[in-house]
Amino acid sequence: MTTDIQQRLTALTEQLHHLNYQYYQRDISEVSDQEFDRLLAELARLEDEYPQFAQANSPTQRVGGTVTKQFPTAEHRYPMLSLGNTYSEADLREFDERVRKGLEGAETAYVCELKFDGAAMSLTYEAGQLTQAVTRGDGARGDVVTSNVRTIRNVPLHLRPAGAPQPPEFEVRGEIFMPLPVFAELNQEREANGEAQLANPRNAAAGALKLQDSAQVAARKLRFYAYAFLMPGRAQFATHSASLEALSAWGLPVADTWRRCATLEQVLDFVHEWDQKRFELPVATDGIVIKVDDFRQQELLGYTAKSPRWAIAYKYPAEAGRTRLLAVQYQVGRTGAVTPVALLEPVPLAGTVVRRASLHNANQIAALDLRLGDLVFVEKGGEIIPKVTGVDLEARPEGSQPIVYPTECPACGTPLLRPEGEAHFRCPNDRGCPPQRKAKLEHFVSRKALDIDGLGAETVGRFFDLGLVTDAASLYELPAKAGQLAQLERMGEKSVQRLVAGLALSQQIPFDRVLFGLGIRYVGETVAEKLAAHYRTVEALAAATAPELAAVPEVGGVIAESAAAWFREPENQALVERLRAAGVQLALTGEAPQPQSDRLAGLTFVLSGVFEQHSRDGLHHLIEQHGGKITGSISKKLSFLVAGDKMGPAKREKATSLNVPIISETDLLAMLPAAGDAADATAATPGSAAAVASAAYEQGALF
Ligand SMILES: NC(=O)c1ccc[n+]([C@@H]2O[C@H](COP(=O)([O-])OP(=O)(O)OC[C@H]3O[C@@H](n4cnc5c(N)ncnc54)[C@H](O)[C@@H]3O)[C@@H](O)[C@H]2O)c1
Ligand SMILES: [Zn+2]
Repeated sequence: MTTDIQQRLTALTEQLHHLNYQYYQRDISEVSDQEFDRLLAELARLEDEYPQFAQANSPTQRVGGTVTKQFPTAEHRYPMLSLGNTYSEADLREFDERVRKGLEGAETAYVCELKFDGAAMSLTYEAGQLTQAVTRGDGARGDVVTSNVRTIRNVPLHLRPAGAPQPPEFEVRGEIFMPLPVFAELNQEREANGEAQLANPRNAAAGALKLQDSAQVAARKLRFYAYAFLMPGRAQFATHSASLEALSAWGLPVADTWRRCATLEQVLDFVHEWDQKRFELPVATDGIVIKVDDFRQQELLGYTAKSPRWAIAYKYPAEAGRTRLLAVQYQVGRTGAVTPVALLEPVPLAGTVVRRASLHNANQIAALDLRLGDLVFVEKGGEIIPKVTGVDLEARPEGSQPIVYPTECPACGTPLLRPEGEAHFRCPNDRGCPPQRKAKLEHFVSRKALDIDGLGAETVGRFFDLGLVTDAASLYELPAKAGQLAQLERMGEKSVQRLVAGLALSQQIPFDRVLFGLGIRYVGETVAEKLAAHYRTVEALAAATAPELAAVPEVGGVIAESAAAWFREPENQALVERLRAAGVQLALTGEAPQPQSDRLAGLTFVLSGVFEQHSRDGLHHLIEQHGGKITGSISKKLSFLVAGDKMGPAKREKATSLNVPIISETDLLAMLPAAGDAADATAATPGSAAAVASAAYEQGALF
């Protein structure tokens, strides 16, 4: 008996630790939030009943997140906790009773706020200026992500001196989130690039905050809503609601959906009111947060190890429905990934009629033991794409057969491959498989690539089906077929003229967008920009080896391998030549950016670890701007290893054993001409900078 319980406790603890790791570290939800909360509640109940088995660092006692290794960390002045949560109104009534009891019957009021689903953020303002942004982390320490947060457009960098007086230093807490339309667009882009889809906007926001390059964070278009004010000592406001009003007046974005409720009945009204209305907002929400309004009462009620006793989150259960699985469709994407999609008998769910649902991949189908004709459960939670979560086994038709995942491409018959570590099967016939060819063409003409006026995805798809075009270069043969095109239904003379003009205009589209348009796996918009800027011509790019490509900022090993392999294929080389003949831009025009100085000429650098004053890419750029070179590996010939925070010990050892000087970011910056004295910069000899640094190194001043 006891061992059974002990085993269950251990199993639950392990499972929850694992789910927390996936969720906070890797931004993956393996189970629904509701399922997670059910498991956590079960563990709490067992620990309550058998306190002798409870562990000090049980998931019930700790905030789920941790700090990451990519950023410096900072301690929270006031711990950043989680919220108790519930899915039932009965629990809300209990919460209200506990509060009243705790306050010995004193009058109390609540503030109800929508629970935006993103990542919690703590902002510090000093003398009206944003000075620090820290993630929740493990509740006690978080990651310092100030430069990333500065890119969020509605986070004020300076406050307005309006409304209540501003304390010299205070903290604002709120949620960073990705607006739904931005999320949808990002996923479309990822699909086009052959990258895995992000499950929901929460994952997307949390993932974006962990990026090292702030410019990339800015491109994710995150937003912020403030929901709490904290200051040292006693707050200058008597109530939470008064502080929210002050935050608004100072220019901080407070969602205007909050409401003060004098009674629990009013709280429940608010909960009901937003049950459906929340789907009209351009932000993912997963519930309502209910807080005691009076700050002094909050203080009296206090905290548990994990959450305040004066607040609770009511979470809306994910909307689920039951419907019949009619068929499974296998879609082949641009990069050959095969995705199964469930075709369903239409069912209304969370404000829309659902006809299709994601089945993710073959594992999922097997795990669910899905069969055609099954009644299946479909859920639509924070995610936009509904998903099949289970099968109603009792209602299973007799004699049903399991779904057999195809072993051959449904479009071209090529045996499917499943690269190790990947969830998706893939059709390797990338040049012959019709849906892949067609999707590549659609990608080439798309808005962010060649943006060919008069040639949308649908038209180009139709041309492909009719055999009028076969690949990107063949598009430029269309003008010669103008007569034939004009005969097509819904085309006509005018549309053909527009198309011909559109093709001519596309010859002006810069090289980076052409490169993106080629649809090389993993070469998205940003990577294409970086590669084009670095190599300037397609010849130089095609001649680069994978390790060389990998040394370009933001181009990792996987991307580099993929790009190098692409340019090695004779067919792709031929395509490039045909595009050149068609007059498409295969080199950047205009002057290459001039180096700012040659201070670092002749010197080579390896950058390692996390840096404080610049991002790694920023430093890379700076070094090149001053004539230095970046390499990937430490060798005897290397001039300097620039060590940031958290550099691995192996690198340090290797550099030391090869007598390569190790310098810090500050030392590196000291080697550069100070801003403004560019004139004298070119006069300085590169040797002098090196001498300064190595002298410092010898004095032991650097490490
Ligand atoms: N599916 C999984 O595998 C998995 C794993 C771990 C956690 N989870 C989910 O995450 C939850 C735990 O996460 P959590 O600790 O971040 O708690 P939480 O998300 O339930 O609540 C706390 C958070 O709510 C946010 N919030 C939004 N609006 C707010 C407002 N107006 N006022 C205050 N806070 C507001 C803040 O970011 C705060 O940190 C679990 O209950 C579970 O649902 C799921
Ligand atoms: Zn195929």
